[in-house]
Amino acid sequence: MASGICVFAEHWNQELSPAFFELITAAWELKEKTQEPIQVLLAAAQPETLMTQMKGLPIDAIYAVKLPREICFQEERLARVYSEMLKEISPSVLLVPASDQGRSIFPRVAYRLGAGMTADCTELEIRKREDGSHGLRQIKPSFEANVKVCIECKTGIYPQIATLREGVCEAWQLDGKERDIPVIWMDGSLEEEVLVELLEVLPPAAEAGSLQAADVVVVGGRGALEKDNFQLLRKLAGQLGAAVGGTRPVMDMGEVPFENQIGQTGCTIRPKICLSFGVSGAVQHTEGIKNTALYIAVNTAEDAPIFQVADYAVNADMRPILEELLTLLKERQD
Ligand SMILES: Cc1cc2nc3c(=O)[nH]c(=O)nc-3n(C[C@H](O)[C@H](O)[C@H](O)COP(=O)(O)OP(=O)(O)OC[C@H]3O[C@@H](n4cnc5c(N)ncnc54)[C@H](O)[C@@H]3O)c2cc1C
Repeated sequence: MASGICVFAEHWNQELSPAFFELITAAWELKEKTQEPIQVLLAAAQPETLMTQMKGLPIDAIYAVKLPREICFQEERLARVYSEMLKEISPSVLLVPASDQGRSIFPRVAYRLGAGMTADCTELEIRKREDGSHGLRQIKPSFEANVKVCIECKTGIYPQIATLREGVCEAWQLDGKERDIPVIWMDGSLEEEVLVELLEVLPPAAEAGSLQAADVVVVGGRGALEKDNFQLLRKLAGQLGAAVGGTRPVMDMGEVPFENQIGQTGCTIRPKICLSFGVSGAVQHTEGIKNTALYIAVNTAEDAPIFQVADYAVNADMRPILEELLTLLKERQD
């Protein structure tokens, strides 16, 4: 019978993606319930470099393929490699980040394996089935985030593939334990025709993607697009050493890059403190902030839905608040 919780080792430019370390936490939580081993699915031109980055993680085995060269933007070919590997590994669960790579490669893998896949999960649970096997309950927001649906593959369909939204789990915290991780080398031969050649890797825009690791996040909503309020908000974030995020309308207006849009179709954040200005609190947005430890919302509308989820609700115009906060911070600096 299929067994094991397999984690896709997503990597880019010789670095494991931060999402991989979050998936390890998710896999560990599942392992505590099923006692199945944590396996890693790795295919790269230099897998050894990536394996060194896995040191100390609670992994039971790495299944690795050394590719003749790095294959980028060729999802069909990568899907073929991973499908062949998975046929041999035969895990019961496969966890994949809900990233561009994950979203593009793994539906193809699921199709090749005749398996089921749920995209964009925000929670995972285990249900013990009558035949003793473990069903993966894959929970995700649906119908514009107005309902949560729980999807489970039919008994006997493996692997149960779930892409997990970045930020819904904390990255695995190294506990200082030495772990010897066995490596199982597999064959990953490909036809040699080069379809896409990577010429250069450009750095992302300065602000892009700064939210995921930030302890403090300042979020602007459509209400902050008036006058130069967003500039003040950015200034405040600078003084606090915070990252700047936005709602979808703010991203649509080009005030923040797509990577910094928070919510159902953007990213999930888990900062210690989040300050929002002019955010109404639509469910599609709040889906991305529910892991925030302390949330402070400023909004002029007394009945703004954001106040239902905020720890502190400031019912006021943002401008004097922003100005006052900036003055206070300046006084502290002087
Ligand atoms: C399928 C789908 C997916 C979506 N995905 C996302 C997503 O990922 N992320 C996302 O954010 N949205 C998403 N949306 C859009 C979402 O439904 C809301 O429309 C959006 O979040 C509203 O953004 P907002 O709060 O900035 O703007 P608004 O709803 O227009 O709210 C502006 C708020 O600012 C307040 N305000 C105005 N002036 C001031 C002032 N001077 N001081 C203080 N407060 C002020 C107002 O009272 C109001 O509450 C999605 C929608 C759909 C249908």
